[in-house]
Amino acid sequence: MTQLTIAMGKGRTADRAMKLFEQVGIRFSDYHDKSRKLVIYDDDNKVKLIFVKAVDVPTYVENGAADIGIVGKDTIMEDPVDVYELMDLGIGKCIVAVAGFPEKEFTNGAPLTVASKYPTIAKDYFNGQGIRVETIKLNGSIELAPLIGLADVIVDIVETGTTLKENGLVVLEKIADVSARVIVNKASYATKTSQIQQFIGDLKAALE
Ligand SMILES: Nc1ncnc2c1ncn2[C@@H]1O[C@H](COP(=O)(O)OP(=O)(O)OP(=O)(O)O)[C@@H](O)[C@H]1O
Ligand SMILES: O=P(O)(O)OC[C@H]1O[C@H](OP(=O)(O)OP(=O)(O)O)[C@H](O)[C@@H]1O
Repeated sequence: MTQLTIAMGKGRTADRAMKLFEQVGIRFSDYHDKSRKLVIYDDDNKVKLIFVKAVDVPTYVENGAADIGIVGKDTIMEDPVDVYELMDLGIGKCIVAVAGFPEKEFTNGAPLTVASKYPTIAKDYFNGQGIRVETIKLNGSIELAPLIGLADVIVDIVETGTTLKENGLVVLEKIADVSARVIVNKASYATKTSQIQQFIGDLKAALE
């Protein structure tokens, strides 16, 4: 029997994806959200699930260390890899947006300083509008940057909007809608076609 290896983030993605797996009859009795286990198998031993940092999911899939990855569109946009993107799971919904103080104007002469976990998305977006930017890569607490004068604006994920609101910031422009996607290694798709198609088909049916 051919086993599928699936990589996904161990944080927000995991709980939501686990519910979907359950709906299509893939059960991980070993799983509980406080577990520190990085590799688990489903009860029928058909799926090996590996928990990785969300930004690393595409790397595992592109290199064939995982056949399938579940990862946010934001991560794929920031660092595109050579894989098939086969499905939108509709979980982990949020937006990538430019945020800052309400009165911020983008069109003054000096380059705008943008702090972000997503410097490529930020640069592409502003350059596409003919606005010069300098990006500052941060790994968290992005909303702090405008508050302490490190950056004029930020480009970040907004889900409920609570973090922005509690820090006196607002969405200035939406860049993209985000949700979790199923990505597939190209060689795996050729060698494990029926299992992968069945997995995707079951998920699609469950979401209808
Ligand atoms: N409020 C949110 N903040 C961050 N990411 C969100 C939010 N809502 C949905 N997402 C999605 O979840 C993804 C992060 O997934 P997850 O939390 O599983 O990753 P992780 O590697 O465990 O997290 P971390 O990087 O915090 O350790 C993001 O890339 C994004 O697509
Ligand atoms: O709109 P909201 O519902 O408030 O969610 C958005 C916040 O969540 C994420 O941060 P995360 O919790 O991953 O923490 P981080 O600062 O370590 O990136 C994101 O970077 C925003 O700060």
